[in-house]
Amino acid sequence: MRYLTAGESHGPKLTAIIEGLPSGLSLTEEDINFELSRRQKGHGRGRRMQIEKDQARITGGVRHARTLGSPLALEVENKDWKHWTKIMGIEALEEGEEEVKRQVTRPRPGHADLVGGIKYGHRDMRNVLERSSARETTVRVAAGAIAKKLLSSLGVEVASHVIEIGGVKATPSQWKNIKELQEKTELSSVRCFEEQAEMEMMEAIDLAKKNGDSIGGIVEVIVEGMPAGVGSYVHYDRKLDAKLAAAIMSINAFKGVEFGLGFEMARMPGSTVHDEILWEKERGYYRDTNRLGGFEGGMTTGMPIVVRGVMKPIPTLYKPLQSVDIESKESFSASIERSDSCAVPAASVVAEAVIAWELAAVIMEQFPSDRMDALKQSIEDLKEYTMLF
Ligand SMILES: Cc1cc2nc3c(=O)[nH]c(=O)nc-3n(C[C@H](O)[C@H](O)[C@H](O)COP(=O)(O)O)c2cc1C
Ligand SMILES: C=C(O[C@@H]1CC(C(=O)O)=C[C@@H](OP(=O)(O)O)[C@H]1O)C(=O)O
Repeated sequence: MRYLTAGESHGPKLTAIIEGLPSGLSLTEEDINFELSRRQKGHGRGRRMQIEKDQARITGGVRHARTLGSPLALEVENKDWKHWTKIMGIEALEEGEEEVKRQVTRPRPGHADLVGGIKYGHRDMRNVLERSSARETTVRVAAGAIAKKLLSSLGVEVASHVIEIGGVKATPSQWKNIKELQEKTELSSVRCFEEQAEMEMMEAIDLAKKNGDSIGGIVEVIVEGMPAGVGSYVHYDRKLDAKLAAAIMSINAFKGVEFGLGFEMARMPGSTVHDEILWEKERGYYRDTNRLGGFEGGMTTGMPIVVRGVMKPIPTLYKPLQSVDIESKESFSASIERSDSCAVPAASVVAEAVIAWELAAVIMEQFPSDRMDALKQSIEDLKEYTMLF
């Protein structure tokens, strides 16, 4: 499976084309819209999220709420487009209309502006920021919603929560099961499981905003129900943990990834890191611990996948850092675009989506199936084989 996306942040719409889905997967626009609305929530977002009401329109690949096996096309409108029609239009400007472009010539440190401008020769760095903007994560979440639907029909569930914002940490592993985690985080303004930490995180966001600053944090994605043996140890580019790490790193502003105990492992002896192997007739192989976060040798172990990603603070600052105007080469404060002060809660929904996509894609690669019923059978067979091994 693969997908491509197109569209600028303030252009008319975002588009995704998804290829390689099996036929017979039950899917509606509501399934996608549910995930899109989750991505829009979260304390710390800027005014843009009050303008947008992200809704997917499926324009190919689905009939009567079932996938056809043909490419799936979908679009999400930018409601903000109506304020940007002239600035972002594709038609040539008439003479003397240059100022309409809202040119960006003072690149923001930490954003793609300067390097993107150099790379594509854009002296108006609006041409860069329009596409480097995390607005694009809308359609990545739409693709992820479809992947989640596929996984769910195979008994695989994906959830996420925010475990740190601006130095405020939540207590790890408070939740008992993935359903409880899903339900409680949906009610939280920062997608955090713990109420005390949630309040402190909101205060930290408000303070950063008041100071014209921004803050980042850590999100954790949990996946339950993946059968053992998905991925491979035989070649570097088939290691599934590596693919998941790349997926997390592909989210705007993400700077690091860890699995299970993660970086903490550097400080621990092997005897307290590896997960002992146990066996019971009714359960097959299992572990009492999951310190490695569900992976051995680039393959799923059958234990929950636990992956975390760190998001840096948002680069646009209302109290901007020093930059250079690329026309005059004089020192100036960086441009200020309307901005979020913290988008970690939204990013945790994006993290779920990109992880779901990679898992669905590797399942389709390892168990090629044109039909959903055949795919379900392959996964059942794998589970049965693993029990008997
Ligand atoms: C959900 C989400 C919302 C974001 N909102 C903003 C924003 O409002 N302002 C901003 O400057 N950066 C925002 N970012 C981060 C930038 O998109 C990102 O820093 C930029 O594309 C440069 O990429 P890099 O940080 O990965 O190097 C957001 C990121 C995510 C995931
Ligand atoms: C539009 C979204 O996020 C945007 C991501 C973003 C950036 O630079 O990444 C900058 C802001 O754009 P704007 O200036 O239009 O408000 C965010 O609002 C979204 O998440 O849907």
